[in-house]
Amino acid sequence: MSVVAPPATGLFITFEGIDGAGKSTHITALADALRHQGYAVTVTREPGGTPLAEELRACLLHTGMDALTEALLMFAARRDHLVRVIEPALLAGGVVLCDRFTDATFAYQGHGRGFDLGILRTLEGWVQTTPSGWRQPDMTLWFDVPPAVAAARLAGARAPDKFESEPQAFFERVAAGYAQRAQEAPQRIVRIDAALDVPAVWQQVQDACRQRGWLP
Ligand SMILES: Nc1ncnc2c1ncn2[C@@H]1O[C@H](COP(=O)(O)OP(=O)(O)OP(=O)(O)O)[C@@H](O)[C@H]1O
Ligand SMILES: Cc1cn([C@H]2C[C@H](O)[C@@H](COP(=O)(O)O)O2)c(=O)[nH]c1=O
Repeated sequence: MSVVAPPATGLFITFEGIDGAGKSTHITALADALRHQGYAVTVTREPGGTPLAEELRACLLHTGMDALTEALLMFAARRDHLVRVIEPALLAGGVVLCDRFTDATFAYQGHGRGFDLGILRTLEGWVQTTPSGWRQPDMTLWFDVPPAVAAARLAGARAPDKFESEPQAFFERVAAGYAQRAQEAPQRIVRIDAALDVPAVWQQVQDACRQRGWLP
């Protein structure tokens, strides 16, 4: 299949899944493959991606706080990231690969913490409205993996942060939250069977891009 140029408004691809699902591994691989095709690729992450959002990330990952505070800080970091990094890159016609976005807030704060989904929807509407309109990812790759498998991958790899220290039941709820988001947006969210080995997962990532004409 021939490769189509990204739309003039760029291409926004997000990576989602519980901690240890394999997102970072495949963002790097996809960035390399897309650059090889001549795309201008920005790789970024949430929470984070700007100096302010990285400061908020440090608080979010290491300081205890109530669920509303956590949700507001996630969206504050996202707004700064969206207007300073994501929108400019997309408006310049580039590809943005982002490790997590708003689906993570629904999964972690909404389903993991049990925070009000209606309030999250309101915040999503505010934060993702920019001068050029409503911004949503063009495609979201959801790395679906059983929490026990993800935990085994992360075991001993690094000191766990606040979220990674949560019990398996928390990640079961987060995983169910991702499944619900995928059901609500089947055109946008592509399920990747992330329990398979790295080559098999990479194959699924490439297939999703090929089906959209973004990779040959
Ligand atoms: N399909 C896979 N099979 C086995 N191990 C994997 C697979 N994908 C990634 N890993 C390994 O699992 C660990 C976690 O992977 P990675 O950092 O890509 O996950 P992540 O989803 O980005 O995690 P986090 O959200 O916690 O940053 C790494 O050691 C990585 O090498
Ligand atoms: C965007 C976002 C993230 N989180 C959580 C999920 C992860 O545990 C950490 C980020 O760490 P990573 O190693 O970069 O994956 O933050 C969240 O709870 N809500 C969010 O919106």
